[in-house]
Amino acid sequence: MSEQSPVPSVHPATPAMESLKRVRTRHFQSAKEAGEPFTGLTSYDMLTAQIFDEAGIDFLLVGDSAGNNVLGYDTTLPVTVDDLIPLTRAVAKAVKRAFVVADMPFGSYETGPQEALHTAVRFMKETGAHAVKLEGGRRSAKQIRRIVGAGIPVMAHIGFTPQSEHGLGGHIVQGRGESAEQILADAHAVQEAGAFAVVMEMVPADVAQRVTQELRIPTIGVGAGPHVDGQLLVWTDWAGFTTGRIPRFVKQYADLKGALSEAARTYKAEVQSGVFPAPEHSF
Ligand SMILES: Nc1nc(=O)c2c([nH]1)NC[C@@H]1CN(c3ccc(C(=O)N[C@@H](CCC(=O)O)C(=O)O)cc3)CN21
Ligand SMILES: CC(C)C(=O)C(=O)O
Ligand SMILES: [Mg+2]
Repeated sequence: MSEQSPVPSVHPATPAMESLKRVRTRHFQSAKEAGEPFTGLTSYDMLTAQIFDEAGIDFLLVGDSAGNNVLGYDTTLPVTVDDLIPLTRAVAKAVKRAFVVADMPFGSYETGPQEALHTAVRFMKETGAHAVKLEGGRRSAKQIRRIVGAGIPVMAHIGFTPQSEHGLGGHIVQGRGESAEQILADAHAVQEAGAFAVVMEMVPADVAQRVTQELRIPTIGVGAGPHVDGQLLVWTDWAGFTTGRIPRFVKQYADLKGALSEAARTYKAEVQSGVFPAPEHSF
């Protein structure tokens, strides 16, 4: 080989995080205070984690949305800690700079603080993640307090919480009208319990704005409009894999489903026609 292939450059994260080798919880706080929106994506494997890390995505969530996107389930409900540990380990191992959050699955924290801490410790011990996330506002405050008390950073998740989709009656926007006060109460509860950040999913933009103004900790929106401190999307939605009902809050930044489908069809056609493998692919 006469020329080396170019090494992809490591892009800086958002300016408040830029000079730092690794994103830490305090950097989310600095980004909020500096008014510099930060960015997160889900990731479930080493390949995407490396790409998103090098592109400067600030944090990667190894979501229980792996249930729908990797494991072949219809919901997140069947996902277990044992399902998520190897995926989280792969993501944590792959990043050089991004902050990695392990999502605690349904059934791994609801019975109380002791179960919650046990699960959080497993993720921290066995994966190399930097923080855990769990769903629920006021109802999860005791769990958050116990995990934070053990020195583990917690990202909270309020508004639409997919693990409760049957209880919530479907994928429905939370906090419309008078129920906005419920979102505010949940947001304050997780902040007081010690969460370092809070995800708000499918919440009206004006409610998310009010939460962002009232809280000291950074807010992260998934379908919560522009007036939050950071944004998060499920990577497979973002990359164009989702077919059928595409949530309104998703923007497809690529058509990887189309690209892979086309590549698979071309490969098959070339094998059938004898174009592949050519002499340069043969010994
Ligand atoms: N962040 C996130 N959470 C999810 O639960 C989720 C995803 N992403 N992406 C993939 C699937 C698909 N999901 C969804 C979620 C919402 C709608 C949806 O169409 N919602 C209505 C809101 C209805 C209302 O007005 O309350 C919409 O118009 O977006 C569709 C699929 C759930 N899943
Ligand atoms: C959508 C985000 C917030 C999530 O919890 C997941 O991907 O599992
Ligand atoms: Mg989740």
